[in-house]
Amino acid sequence: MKLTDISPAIALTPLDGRYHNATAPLVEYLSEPALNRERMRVEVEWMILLANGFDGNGNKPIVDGVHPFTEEEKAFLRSIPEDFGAEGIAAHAAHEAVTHHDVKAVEYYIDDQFAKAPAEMTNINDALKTLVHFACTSEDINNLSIARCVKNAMENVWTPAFKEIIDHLADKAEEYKDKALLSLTHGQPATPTTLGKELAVYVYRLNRQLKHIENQEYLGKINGATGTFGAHLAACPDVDWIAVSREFVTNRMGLTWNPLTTQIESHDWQAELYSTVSHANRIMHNLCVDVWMYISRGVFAQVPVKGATGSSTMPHKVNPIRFENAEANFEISCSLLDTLSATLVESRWQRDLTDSTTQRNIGSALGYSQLALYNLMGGLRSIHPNDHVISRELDENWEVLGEPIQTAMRACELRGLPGMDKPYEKVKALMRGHEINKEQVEAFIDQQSFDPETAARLKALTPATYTGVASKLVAFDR
Ligand SMILES: O=C(O)C[C@H](Nc1ncnc2c1ncn2[C@@H]1O[C@H](COP(=O)(O)O)[C@@H](O)[C@H]1O)C(=O)O
Repeated sequence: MKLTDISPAIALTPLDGRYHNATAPLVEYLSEPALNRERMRVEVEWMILLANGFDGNGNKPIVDGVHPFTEEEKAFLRSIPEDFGAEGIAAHAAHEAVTHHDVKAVEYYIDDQFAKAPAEMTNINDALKTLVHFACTSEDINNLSIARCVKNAMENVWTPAFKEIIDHLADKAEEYKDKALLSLTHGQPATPTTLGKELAVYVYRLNRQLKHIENQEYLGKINGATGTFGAHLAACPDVDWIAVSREFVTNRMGLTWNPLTTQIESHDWQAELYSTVSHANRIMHNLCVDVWMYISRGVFAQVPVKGATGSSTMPHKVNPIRFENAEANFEISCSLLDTLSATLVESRWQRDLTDSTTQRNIGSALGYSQLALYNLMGGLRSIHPNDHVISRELDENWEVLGEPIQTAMRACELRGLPGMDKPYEKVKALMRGHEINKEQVEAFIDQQSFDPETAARLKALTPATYTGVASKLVAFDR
């Protein structure tokens, strides 16, 4: 049997196949039918503005000869996109097969729907077809639709999943703020920290990106074939088209009005957004790798999933597969987002169509990130600190106290205490490259001429208590 004969169709890519459950919420906003539905919403709202006007023009028809729509007629027009389903997708595809132009096919699809209007809706008739797509170039419809689709996808799907990760990490940072942890710099034992503070570093970093994302502008334009309102003025010379355009983009579409464009909206907002998401992806990629290594070290233990298999041959194993999956999908997402950011900001003269083709992949770019967020969240929920390993690591590395001892010696020397010269060198001679225990550290302190208070303070230190103000710093993560 040929796989292509199977119905429903077999997906080529994992986003719509194997991983569909995790990415499905984005289908509502970033799939091709979602884009076509949004195009219909934009076309319909444009017609309503042209027929009914707005406060700025006294709510009169903007285009002469068009009658204002009644509330029922507006509702009928607005139902066209809302009723766009499997049948509609096929009908649109049939038009596109003839036109080879996806936006023109949307226009014809809307035209078709007028035949379904009840007889009393006298404004909705064959003559009204002239108002569909009036004075628009396809990009007027496309840029507004894409901006709204991406904005909705970000606000309703991606950002909530991102926030869930941040909130979870913030909760854990608070919970583990006092849990001392051996640091490793260059992979070597170093000044201890706390597990909570290390998670809080990620919370802080991710919150900064969240702020950028929440303040992101989504720009839109509706100004004709080369951004001059040429056709608009030729048809309706007395209309203040700049005001109409601003009203439509700002108040009807909920976007930031871009007054100055070629045929295309310049896509700079998209470059900014995708760069930020890519940056956030990379921070979370770093988190995945760190947590993976903590698991490998035993600092985090994984909760075995009932019925699951770690390795097909080594029965004892629980593998950190969700972090590995997230790591890989963040990488793919970054590569697509980076390509979008880099290429969308260029277009030949007043337009070329490369952006159209490239923007077909926004769903994939955010989809891989969404999938990574899903697996990262699942992975984070399945781990907990392993206190036994954490304590053992600290106990086995008393040499990390070399730093506070030599620094306290410097302070004593500065205060004029005798015998405190060459503190770094003295501590180094005892500790560098050697395994040191508690007794040796105490003996070293006793051999120095510390004042009693300093000696007592240093002797009270252990690797587990030498964490500075790490736990207090967690409060700064928001
Ligand atoms: O309003 C216009 O159409 C003006 C026209 N520019 C165009 N603007 C927007 N879309 C256009 C344009 N040209 C083609 N198409 C249609 O875009 C679709 C591109 O297909 P794909 O590469 O799959 O993204 C595919 O459906 C194309 O037919 C111009 O001549 O300046």
